[in-house]
Amino acid sequence: MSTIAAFYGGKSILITGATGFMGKVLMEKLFRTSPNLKVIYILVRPKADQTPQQRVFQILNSKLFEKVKEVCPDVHEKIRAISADLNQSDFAISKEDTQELLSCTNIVFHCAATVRFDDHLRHAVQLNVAATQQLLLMASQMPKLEAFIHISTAYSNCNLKHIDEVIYPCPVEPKKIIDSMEWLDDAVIDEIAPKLIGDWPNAYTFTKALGEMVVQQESRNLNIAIIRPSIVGATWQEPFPGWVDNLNGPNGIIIATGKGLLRALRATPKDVLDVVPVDIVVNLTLAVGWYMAVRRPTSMLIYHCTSGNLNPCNWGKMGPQVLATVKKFPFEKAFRRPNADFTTNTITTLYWNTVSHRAPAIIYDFCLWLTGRKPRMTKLMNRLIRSLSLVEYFIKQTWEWSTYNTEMLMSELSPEDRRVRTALT
Ligand SMILES: CCCCCCCCCCCCCCCCCCCCCCCCCCCC(=O)SCCNC(=O)CCNC(=O)[C@H](O)C(C)(C)COP(=O)(O)OP(=O)(O)OC[C@H]1O[C@@H](n2cnc3c(N)ncnc32)[C@H](O)[C@@H]1OP(=O)(O)O
Ligand SMILES: NC(=O)C1=CN([C@@H]2O[C@H](COP(=O)(O)OP(=O)(O)OC[C@H]3O[C@@H](n4cnc5c(N)ncnc54)[C@H](OP(=O)(O)O)[C@@H]3O)[C@@H](O)[C@H]2O)C=CC1
Repeated sequence: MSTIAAFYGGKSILITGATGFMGKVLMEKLFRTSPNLKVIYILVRPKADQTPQQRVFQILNSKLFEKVKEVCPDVHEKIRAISADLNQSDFAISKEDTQELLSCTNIVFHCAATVRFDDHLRHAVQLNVAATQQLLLMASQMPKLEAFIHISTAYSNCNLKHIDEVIYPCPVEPKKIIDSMEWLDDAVIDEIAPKLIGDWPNAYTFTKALGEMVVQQESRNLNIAIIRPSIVGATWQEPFPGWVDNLNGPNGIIIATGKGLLRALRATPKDVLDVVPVDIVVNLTLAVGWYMAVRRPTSMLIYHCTSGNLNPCNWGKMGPQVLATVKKFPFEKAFRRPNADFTTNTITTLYWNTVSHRAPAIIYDFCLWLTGRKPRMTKLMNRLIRSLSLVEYFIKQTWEWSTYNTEMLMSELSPEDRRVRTALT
């Protein structure tokens, strides 16, 4: 058995963001490989008229958890959905649940965040900074806590070209930002946000950087590690290839290509695109939790989960591969047959956006209208073009991330664990 999997046996684990893309894969891996774990606490908010319990039931009965039901038949008894809202200062957790979390938790995985690039700064600060601060305060009151693992992003310092596995100071003190968000109204925040965000591209990356500073400032005597994944894509191997449940990151672009919506993408074929499969990120996350709890490093460690310097893939390789795949395995109800190419400057991008994206959508909607059906393609195409404009910053440039700590950790693993967890090399 894997040393890492054995470590999580008997453990009480708290996961925030467990209903999200990464959180679900983390939870699935834990139940499938460490079925003798004691309990996984997950902080879940009510959503879309579903109670937390109903949401958990839906997740456990999804395809992602099919293998878990075979190896951990009592999974329903081992998962504790705690009603919580990280937008509230006390997370809106009951006193009883808080007491149980504080007295029982051995490992914390903090995945919850708002990952929208166009989120209001107030909301992004509340979730990505203040909630992290609140969770660290809770963790400092957990007598059995062995490790606290914070999930950040490799793009928290995307205003730099070369990024090491260290915390970089932000130009703004996180506590001052948190305090000011509590009394400034939205109009004033909108006015000052560009100045506060500075040379970060959006509120998401800026508040993830602030969140890392909060982790450093509020670490107290906690045993903490930060993991910085780059662009996280669908599963590579576990529990099965190709699982994804959202349109974020690469997923929306690949699906839009397959549906024949996307015909032109501004990218330079020789540029490296740093994408990592979500199961690789989760494997590293579990390895870090084990390492921090067992080896107890003397200081907080940062781990880059990036592929660019270990197993680089550029657009010139990724693009044709994606295109060939969506042609070989066509999507249902596609708008057009998949076909796409790169554009390399603003003029050709504008041209192809007009000729290959906007115009066909308008014509299609006109036909829908003529036949008495509701036009919808123009709205969808505008959403896609807006999504592309928001991710353009991350596509049109490249970064270098050092991976010394990650490679050092891999060298500490048993042969069995290394086989599973080092697909990046
Ligand atoms: C021989 C030559 C061959 C050449 C071949 C060339 C081929 C080129 C094409 C091939 C493509 C290859 C692709 C390979 C991989 C691509 C990689 C792309 C990289 C992307 C960069 C991401 C950078 C991420 C860096 C940071 C990483 C992180 O740390 S967090 C990452 C996660 N965060 C995000 O990704 C956030 C981005 N998303 C958002 O911020 C929001 O979603 C949005 C603001 C972009 C959109 O918000 P909006 O309110 O409009 O939409 P939303 O609320 O999300 O959804 C509402 C409805 O809209 C639909 N929707 C959303 N997105 C899309 C979309 N992209 N396409 C279509 N439809 C979309 C969504 O389904 C909702 O619909 P309804 O529910 O029905 O309303
Ligand atoms: N996806 C990616 O490409 C990358 C992601 N990351 C990081 O990984 C982590 C997970 O990202 P990902 O899984 O993609 O994000 P998702 O958006 O899929 O999941 C976010 C999670 O946070 C929860 N959450 C959001 N707001 C609240 C709230 N107010 N109260 C309680 N829970 C809340 C969501 O719950 P709910 O289901 O109720 O909305 C969800 O479980 C984030 O920290 C992100 O920064 C880092 C690099 C790349």
